[in-house]
Amino acid sequence: MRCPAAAEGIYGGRLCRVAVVGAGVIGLSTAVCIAESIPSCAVTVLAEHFTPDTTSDVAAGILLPHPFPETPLHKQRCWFKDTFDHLLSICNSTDAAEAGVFLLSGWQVFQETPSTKDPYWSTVVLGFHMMTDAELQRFPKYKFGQSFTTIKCECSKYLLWLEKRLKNAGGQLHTEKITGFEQLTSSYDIIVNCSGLGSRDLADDQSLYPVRGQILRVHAPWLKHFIRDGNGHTYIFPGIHSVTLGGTRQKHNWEMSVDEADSSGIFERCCELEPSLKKSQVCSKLVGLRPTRNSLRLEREFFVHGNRQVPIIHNYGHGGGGISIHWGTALEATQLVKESINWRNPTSKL
Ligand SMILES: Cc1cc2nc3c(=O)[nH]c(=O)nc-3n(C[C@H](O)[C@H](O)[C@H](O)COP(=O)(O)OP(=O)(O)OC[C@H]3O[C@@H](n4cnc5c(N)ncnc54)[C@H](O)[C@@H]3O)c2cc1C
Ligand SMILES: O=C(O)CCC(=O)C(=O)O
Repeated sequence: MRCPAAAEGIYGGRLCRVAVVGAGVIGLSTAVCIAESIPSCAVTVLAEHFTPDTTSDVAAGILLPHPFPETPLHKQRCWFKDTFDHLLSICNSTDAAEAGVFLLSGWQVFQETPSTKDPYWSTVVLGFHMMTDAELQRFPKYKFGQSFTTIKCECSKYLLWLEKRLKNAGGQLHTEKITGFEQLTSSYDIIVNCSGLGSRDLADDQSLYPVRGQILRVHAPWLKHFIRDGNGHTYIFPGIHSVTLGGTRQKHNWEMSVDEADSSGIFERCCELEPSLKKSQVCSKLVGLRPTRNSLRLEREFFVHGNRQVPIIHNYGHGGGGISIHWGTALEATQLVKESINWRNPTSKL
């Protein structure tokens, strides 16, 4: 419930109306972060699709950072650590099962020893160590490996849980396709754009492109450890109801239908890594388009419409690593919302 003091508002004597466009992991986490930390904001999420129909629902949901070549490593580490610590606190709470968040241990193996054996995220995950010869024995084609415990965040549950958390904080959800930001300027004071690949049209961002990913979900309840080839093309991630097998990374490919050649390739490569998978049953095959840029876009601009100047906070372009850094980027977007409120009303001191 919104606290009574919030009803007075700070935005010209009323609540600050915030529209969040997008209901994937980025939109919902950003909406929750704003609604919970700025009680004077009335937050509405507007999206064309909600769970289970977003890219986030297709994700394996493993916390493992993906590279953003144009973003300093200390920033990427900070987003990852904020997200890891946030989800770890959910893992340690009574909400873990409903939120679909749990610890998962396993191995990342490499056919050639990588130049960086000790990546920047090694001190964020738990129990990171180079694999011993005994651990590597079950992967005869691989020379080097890393063993660690990370977190799996299953979006089919997590997004529903975030929606519930948002409603508890007074937020609202609306199904609507936004065709231009001008649609929102008369009803909202601040816009937060978390529309993923939709920003190619909505924010006219031609530097954003799809990287097509296909996965299989199989029934193999005996598997309890993840295995990932360090080249990123083959992975096995056990989950609550199924094991996710991946994957493909096809740049600029917009095809949303399942490709059977991709399915066979994924299955064969995963069976090579984990032969027991030959006895598993495929439950589903899914495709998602990763919203990819050289660096994700997390910044404020002002949208001028008529005599109104409305701050837009962009938070999109998380590529193949959105689940891994979503809470870190939500915190940063929320800080930009606070700065926008202070800009409009310098006495608010948020
Ligand atoms: C196969 C695969 C596996 C993956 N595995 C992992 C993983 O293990 N770990 C990890 O960290 N990441 C993983 N990812 C990446 C992750 O899925 C993405 O980074 C993340 O889902 C991006 O979230 P998002 O909220 O930006 O986008 P989305 O989930 O696509 O959400 C975008 C939202 O915006 C809405 N929208 C778009 N345009 C408009 C519009 N004009 N009007 C209204 N609404 C609009 C959509 O309807 C949707 O609600 C994987 C991706 C794929 C494809
Ligand atoms: O790459 C991984 O290990 C997990 C899956 C993923 O993030 C992806 O396919 O984009």
